[in-house]
Amino acid sequence: MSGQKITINNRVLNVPDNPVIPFIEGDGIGPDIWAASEKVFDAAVEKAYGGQRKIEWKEVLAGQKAYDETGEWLPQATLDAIEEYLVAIKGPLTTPVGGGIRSLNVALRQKLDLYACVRPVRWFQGVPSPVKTPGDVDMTIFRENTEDIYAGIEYLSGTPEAKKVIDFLVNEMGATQIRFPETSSIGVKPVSVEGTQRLVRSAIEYALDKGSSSLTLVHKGNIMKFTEGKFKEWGYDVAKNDYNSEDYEGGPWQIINKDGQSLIIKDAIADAFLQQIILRPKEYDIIATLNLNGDYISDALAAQVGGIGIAPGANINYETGKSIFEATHGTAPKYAGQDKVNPSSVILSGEMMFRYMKWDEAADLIIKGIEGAISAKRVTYDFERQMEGATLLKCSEFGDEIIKNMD
Ligand SMILES: NC(=O)C1=CN([C@@H]2O[C@H](COP(=O)(O)OP(=O)(O)OC[C@H]3O[C@@H](n4cnc5c(N)ncnc54)[C@H](OP(=O)(O)O)[C@@H]3O)[C@@H](O)[C@H]2O)C=CC1
Ligand SMILES: O=C(O)CCC(=O)C(=O)O
Ligand SMILES: [Mg+2]
Repeated sequence: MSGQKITINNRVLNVPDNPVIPFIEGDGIGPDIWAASEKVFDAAVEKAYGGQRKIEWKEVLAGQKAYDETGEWLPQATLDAIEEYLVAIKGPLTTPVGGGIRSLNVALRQKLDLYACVRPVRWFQGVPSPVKTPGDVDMTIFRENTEDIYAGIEYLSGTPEAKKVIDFLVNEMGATQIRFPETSSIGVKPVSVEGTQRLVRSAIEYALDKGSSSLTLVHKGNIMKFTEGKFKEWGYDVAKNDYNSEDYEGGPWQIINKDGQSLIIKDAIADAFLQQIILRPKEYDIIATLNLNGDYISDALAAQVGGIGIAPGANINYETGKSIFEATHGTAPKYAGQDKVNPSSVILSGEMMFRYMKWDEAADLIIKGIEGAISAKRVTYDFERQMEGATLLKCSEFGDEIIKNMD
């Protein structure tokens, strides 16, 4: 392989002109989307740098394809490759519900300690939306990616493990609130100071870099006081201790003043927040939240700007540089192999990847291509079914349309 490794020094990536980038094709709609996306990425790099730069794609396995070829769902070689090459991109991976293997997507984030799930949500002119002013939605979600109920510490009802945990809670901790102790399954929700603060710090850095006006800590701290409630408190502590913030409007809201810029740090309770983002989206900019809230908020916000067919994301550890870029959506199994779905989420995840690599010229071409394809109303089924006078394109054709519109 002729490509070179991306490295990191003091939080700054060092990107060669021919970086090796591992990719996971994904399950379900993954192969269709990946084929379209890879073509778009290569075209954007070629157009932007005229052959001076080129990505050396390296396939790594996870999910069904890995299991079929190696007998393992998440081979160690895949984790090793991402450790080695730092920046990777993936399609979605299937997780069975109620039993079977635990999420490989979550496992990748936890094993590589990719603590920030960064999901920008913006509207592209012309994309059909169920709300009146989708252009008012311009937010970036920072979802904590390694803790919370997603840590996967769960014990199944009726097992000796569940009984042991319940006995401990009842007999040693004096818990009286387990309504049906004989038949309860039990889940554990770890939320730490370190986990919260590194996530909130990365969200503040991003907000300051982008010139954002506010960062909202979203939590359900009125009910889960020591997990969600502390997330809010520890989040405010980052603003106070690391950025010398001051009380805003009497507190607890804070204001960070840095280099002539002001960033308000506020908070919202999750249920009310979910209505506010529909009623008054202009009031929200950067969102920092725990894992489960972030999962729900991601898809809900995406719906306002056209759905999860156009919802990109990244899983990042800003200290080690390790990162996996991936769509917000899943494997949509009913569409697998039909060359039908919208590849924009993975394509825009690649756009985020290029910005992370400081290949902004290639990223800009992707945006130009997507804007052109949408304004020509030549789109995949998800947009076409809601757009008057649109031409229905396949997944692969939409990718080609994006490339055409880069010129
Ligand atoms: N990071 C990951 O890898 C993720 C994996 N998953 C996994 O994916 C599997 C399926 O999950 P499910 O709940 O069905 O959610 P999905 O996100 O896979 O699909 C739900 C619906 O969203 C729409 N959709 C999804 N992707 C696209 C796309 N590219 N273009 C257009 N529309 C799209 C479709 O809507 P419509 O029916 O209206 O056309 C689809 O039926 C599960 O095993 C889940 O665990 C889920 C989320 C993330
Ligand atoms: O891992 C999964 O299967 C689902 C994860 C998910 O929904 C997400 O990360 O948004
Ligand atoms: Mg999700």
